[in-house]
Amino acid sequence: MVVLAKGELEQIALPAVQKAAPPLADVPEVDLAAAASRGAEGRAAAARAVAAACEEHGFFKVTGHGVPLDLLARVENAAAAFFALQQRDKESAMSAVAPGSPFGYASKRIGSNGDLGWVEYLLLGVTAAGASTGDHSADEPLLPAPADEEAVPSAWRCSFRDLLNEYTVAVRRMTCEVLELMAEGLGMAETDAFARLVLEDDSDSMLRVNHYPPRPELKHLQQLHGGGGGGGRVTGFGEHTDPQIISVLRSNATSGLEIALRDGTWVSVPPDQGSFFVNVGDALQVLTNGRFRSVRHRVMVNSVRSRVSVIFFGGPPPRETLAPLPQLVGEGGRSRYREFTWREYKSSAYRTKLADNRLCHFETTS
Ligand SMILES: O=C(O)CCC(=O)C(=O)O
Ligand SMILES: [Fe+2]
Repeated sequence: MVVLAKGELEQIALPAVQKAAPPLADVPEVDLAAAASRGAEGRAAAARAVAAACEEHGFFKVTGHGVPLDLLARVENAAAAFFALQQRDKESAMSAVAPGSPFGYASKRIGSNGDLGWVEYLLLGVTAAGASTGDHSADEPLLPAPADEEAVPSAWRCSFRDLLNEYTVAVRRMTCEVLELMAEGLGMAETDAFARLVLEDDSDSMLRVNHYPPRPELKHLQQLHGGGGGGGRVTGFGEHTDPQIISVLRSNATSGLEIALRDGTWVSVPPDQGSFFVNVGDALQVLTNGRFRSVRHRVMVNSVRSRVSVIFFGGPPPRETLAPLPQLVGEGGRSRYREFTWREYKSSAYRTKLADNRLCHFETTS
């Protein structure tokens, strides 16, 4: 992990007045296995619960998801092994992708507009076949040859790719089940209205593997700021909403994820390594005419334990036109967003900072 340069810590430290966020007491939860086993009534109840959580928080937990726990553990271990590599070997994962591509390895810098966080990550595009950096054929290792080939044999790099592919395929399948429940919960006849966008061959989906190394000196910083749990809070990933339709997150047992409630209060989400957390993204807020809200969230760094998280972002194809679905606007209702393509949204978002509200450019005024 690269060390922070002078001045960078100040940029990612929260103001000393910010107290630690209290835990969210009742994380809304849906058990997919139970929903499937309880017939039409059970499914309808789960769909209503999902829709209610998306309206209230834009956030909920999924249990009974069917993704094997040993696959989750293998991905977590492989990710930890990747981030434990020499810095130059991790950086060489970046050098194989096209210049200007967001894919590959990066540390501290989030996006292209100066946002910093105490995080390093691997960002991968997702194709119909699984995860890739966009430049690799199915037979090549996902990660390119490191400076020291001996240290990271190509067989290891190949198996990391296979693992992330297997994970992506399983998580995308479960994501689509969740998207169908959302559509059912909204009372839509076309229950694949959201899932079909994520299943298109050219859907703009991604996989991000994040690593937040611990910062033991945080305790010391807190004392410097006079204690009280405020000073010395360092941002791993600054506050933002996710742009896509849906994000499905799984982390190790380390806390750090926080979400903003409707009134703007920040609460922390107790980690649960056997479950997934779902975020409503900006695109789904648009499709539902604002009925579902894209949740503002951030990650704070832990002083003692490293956090590893893997997030699948399900997005629509670049050519897809997004607008509130007519059945959700209702006859005579007002469409809160104008029509735009996903490509248009992305190029507008490209010019923004992480914390910006990217949807305001697409809101209708009357
Ligand atoms: O790493 C996490 O737990 C969440 C990070 C996040 O919000 C993101 O990558 O969009
Ligand atoms: Fe996010």
